[in-house]
Amino acid sequence: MYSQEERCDVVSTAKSESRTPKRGPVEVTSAHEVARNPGMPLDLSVVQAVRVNKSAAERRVASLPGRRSIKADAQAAWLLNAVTCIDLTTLNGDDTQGRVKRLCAKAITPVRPDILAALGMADRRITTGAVCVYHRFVACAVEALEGTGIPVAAVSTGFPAGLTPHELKLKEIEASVADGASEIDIVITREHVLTGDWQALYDEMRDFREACGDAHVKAILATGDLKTLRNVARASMVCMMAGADFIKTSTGKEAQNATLLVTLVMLRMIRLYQSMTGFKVGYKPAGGISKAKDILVYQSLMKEELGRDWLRPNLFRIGASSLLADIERQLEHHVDGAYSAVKRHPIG
Ligand SMILES: O=C[C@H](O)COP(=O)(O)O
Repeated sequence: MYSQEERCDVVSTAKSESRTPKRGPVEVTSAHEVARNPGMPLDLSVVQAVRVNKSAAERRVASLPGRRSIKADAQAAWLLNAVTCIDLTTLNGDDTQGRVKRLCAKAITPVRPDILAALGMADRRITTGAVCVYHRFVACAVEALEGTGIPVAAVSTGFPAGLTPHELKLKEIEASVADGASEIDIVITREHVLTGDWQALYDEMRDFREACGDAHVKAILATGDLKTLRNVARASMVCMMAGADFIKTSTGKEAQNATLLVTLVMLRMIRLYQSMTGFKVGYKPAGGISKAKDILVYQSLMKEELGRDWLRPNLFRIGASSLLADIERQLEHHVDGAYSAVKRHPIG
């Protein structure tokens, strides 16, 4: 177990614990089964009071892979759970409708039926959490997934750099919603964070949330661009105050994408925000997560930091293009005791 010092000192704020809870009206959407975070007024005193104890965070994270191992018997269940939380993603310049349709077919049947049967899960409907594409392919994905209940997520607001004009960003969101996207993954303007302009970050996030309407909004922080863990923590808090349904690490295009260190910091901010407002905000690590063993560690961390509620797709998503292939391979190994070639588990 981690020490009390590690538990308390990773993220601190002078004011947060004593704040009166602020609750807004509760919105419940049947598709996502979670009370939406309505946001709250920007409170700069909270944002500026946030500190990150980097060495405590590093110590906590360094000890994770070794001691958080999940027993072999339970691993298959944890891996299947991870499958249900994957935003199965293709975000490439050479994407085509054909690739998106194949990705959607994989999202509907992410694990081979014979493997599921051998795991005693033949009667369970296992799908990925969502399919995530550029706006151009939203309509195609919506059609391919019709009747399955699998949501389509669109990356938006000038993804990945987020430097298109603000009005165009809002129109892009509206166009994706009109095409049927029920989740919008927006990118923030990193400059607002790097210059400490929290009001500007709050305002743009508020506008994005409003443009999304009933579609859930995931705020991509592009943590690899934010320079410090303190910036990651503060940007997380501002985006949640502005009404983000999820906070997400990365576009997958930064030099550094999802890590356990930024995950720990962002999870602590989600916990803090819940203690302030009562609202649960989801978390999405994205980019560079391709190994089944790594996602076991992420899930352990989610459970320890936030509890079991955050292991379900309404509060946990994994942005990944190739993770599913490795998970399916590991599940096959669990069943057969042998590894098959990666090419036997094609994605998209
Ligand atoms: O949001 C999802 C990421 O762009 C996927 O990144 P990845 O290709 O490294 O798995």
